Amino acid sequence: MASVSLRHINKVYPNGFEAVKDFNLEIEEKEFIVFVGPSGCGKSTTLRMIAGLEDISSGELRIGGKVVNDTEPKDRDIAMIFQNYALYQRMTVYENMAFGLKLRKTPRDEIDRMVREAAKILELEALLDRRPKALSDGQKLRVAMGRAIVCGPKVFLIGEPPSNLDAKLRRQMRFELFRLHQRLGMTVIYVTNDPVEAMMLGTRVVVMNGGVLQQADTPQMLCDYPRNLFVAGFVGSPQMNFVDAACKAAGGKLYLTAGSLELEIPVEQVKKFTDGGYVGKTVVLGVRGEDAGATLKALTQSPEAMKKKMIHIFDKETELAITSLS
Ligand SMILES: Nc1ncnc2c1ncn2[C@@H]1O[C@H](COP(=O)(O)OP(=O)(O)OP(=O)(O)O)[C@@H](O)[C@H]1O
Repeated sequence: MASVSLRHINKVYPNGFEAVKDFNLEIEEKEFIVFVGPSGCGKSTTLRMIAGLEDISSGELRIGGKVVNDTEPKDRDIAMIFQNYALYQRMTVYENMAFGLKLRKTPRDEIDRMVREAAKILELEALLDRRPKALSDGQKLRVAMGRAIVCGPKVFLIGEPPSNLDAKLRRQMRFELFRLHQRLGMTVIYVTNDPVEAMMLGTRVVVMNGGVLQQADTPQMLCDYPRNLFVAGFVGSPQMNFVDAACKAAGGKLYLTAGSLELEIPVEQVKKFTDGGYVGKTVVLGVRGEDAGATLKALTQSPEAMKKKMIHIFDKETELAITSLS
């Protein structure tokens, strides 16, 4: 397995549309990376550039330390598992798994050994004679993984599961992927527009919006220290709600006021606000909860709340977090 490095990657489509802008990310071996963001944010374009299905306009892509910008997809040592898993319907599970090895002219007994070994790992031994239409979606995913594993890829690129999957099947697939990653420890890059799925699966989650990487962090860090308003509003449960607040100084202390609410800024946080020039200005408060007003009221009665990152404060103009550690 291998690391993947994306440095200053840009994608401009022939019509001039900038789909990915100055994307920088270092992916370590064995990470489960999830690209997440709303439709059109550029996550599939990024995945397709890593796969070699889309040209990179500028920047440098490395897989396992080697620059692969101009390397053919088949020579990148990646496995692509996209939407419908592209299993050959007329072939059995065994034949599907053996296909890539046959193309490589691997000796027959070697193929047999490798397919059976992968089938054992993936618990597909009892299904080797079946055809894809007689498999559940979770089993199809495992066959697609098996077909990839036997070819020894460095990185797995996984597109979203078919959107027609019902919620229960989606949960099953998620579990299947999670389990496979736990057992096999491969490097995975997975794409979804579902933030809940992203937070459940990713060892690190890469939040994108408008072609720009907003934040790449562990799910915990994304919740505790969202870098900006977009990330704060996009990930985490319950959802974050926002209210404007005025930052005022009185009696040597700093306060944030929103309507009838008044929140004293803890002493150790004051410098961030004075140095940042926020005194006398409006900032944005973010709290997780159904009703921002009610949640804030409850939290302001506990001065420890801000220290526990339960209230997030953002610059209204730049939308960047003021209380974030980064
Ligand atoms: N061939 C193309 N030419 C021009 N623009 C394109 C092309 N392919 C994609 N785009 C645009 O680039 C942007 C990013 O597309 P991309 O498919 O990467 O988004 P996405 O985040 O994966 O969205 P979704 O979740 O809907 O698949 C979109 O605005 C899309 O319309």
